[in-house]
Amino acid sequence: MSTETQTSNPGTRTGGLLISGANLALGDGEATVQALDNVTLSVSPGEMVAVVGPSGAGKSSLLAVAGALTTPDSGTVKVNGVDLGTLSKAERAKFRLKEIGFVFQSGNLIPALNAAEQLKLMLKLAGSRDGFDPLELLAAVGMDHKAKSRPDQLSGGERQRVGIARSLVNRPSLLLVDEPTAALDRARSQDVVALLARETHERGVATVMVTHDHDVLHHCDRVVEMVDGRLVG
Ligand SMILES: Nc1ncnc2c1ncn2[C@@H]1O[C@H](COP(=O)(O)OP(=O)(O)OP(=O)(O)O)[C@@H](O)[C@H]1O
Repeated sequence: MSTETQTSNPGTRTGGLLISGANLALGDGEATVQALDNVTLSVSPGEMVAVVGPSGAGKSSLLAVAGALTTPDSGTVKVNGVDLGTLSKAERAKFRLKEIGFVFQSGNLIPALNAAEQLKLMLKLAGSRDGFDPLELLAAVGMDHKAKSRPDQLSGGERQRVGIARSLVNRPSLLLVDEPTAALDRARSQDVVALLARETHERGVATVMVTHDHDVLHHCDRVVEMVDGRLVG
């Protein structure tokens, strides 16, 4: 199942996500924890990889490093061929808005905005001229009939669908997903992760999903496990 494809233009650009030898220590003095210990992970465009592992294993740290939210102490992180370590803080923020989509536990939608406005705001923030049409994308996730509904008028599964549409609206090359089913029942969990897998494959996004939910792993192309900051298998 494992695919370590790293092409598009060999030698120059590598699509998707490529983390090489990343180390990250957190905390001070004796309380220092090696949150990432020599982590190497490659995720191709159109591939969905699940990251599982016990609490404290480093899964959130992996997402933070992949998402240009945290800079590793050593090692490199490339997204769509760009080495994040070469970007200034401002460039990283811009890159994040344009190239990386985030999906959180319960959608993390803005309470005052309706579904269509959530997507429009994201397009505006990223300054994207080539993003998807918000209504078309809401239709793709089965939410066009609720385009005018605010988050408090949506179910948990519906909020998550809007969150997924919002994460994709800028045509990101990397999608980082943190426990998307934590607030959902079993049936809705299956729907949401199946939707993520479909969008990953159809839109050629590289997706990393952290989850504790073993019932949804069959939707993923590959599963990797983290233990004590290391990727094992
Ligand atoms: N700000 C911090 N300062 C010190 N240690 C931290 C900090 N953030 C996380 N850690 C430690 O780093 C390690 C990795 O944490 P991380 O949140 O990445 O794990 P996780 O696998 O996502 O856990 P969970 O499944 O509980 O969310 C843990 O031992 C954690 O206690």
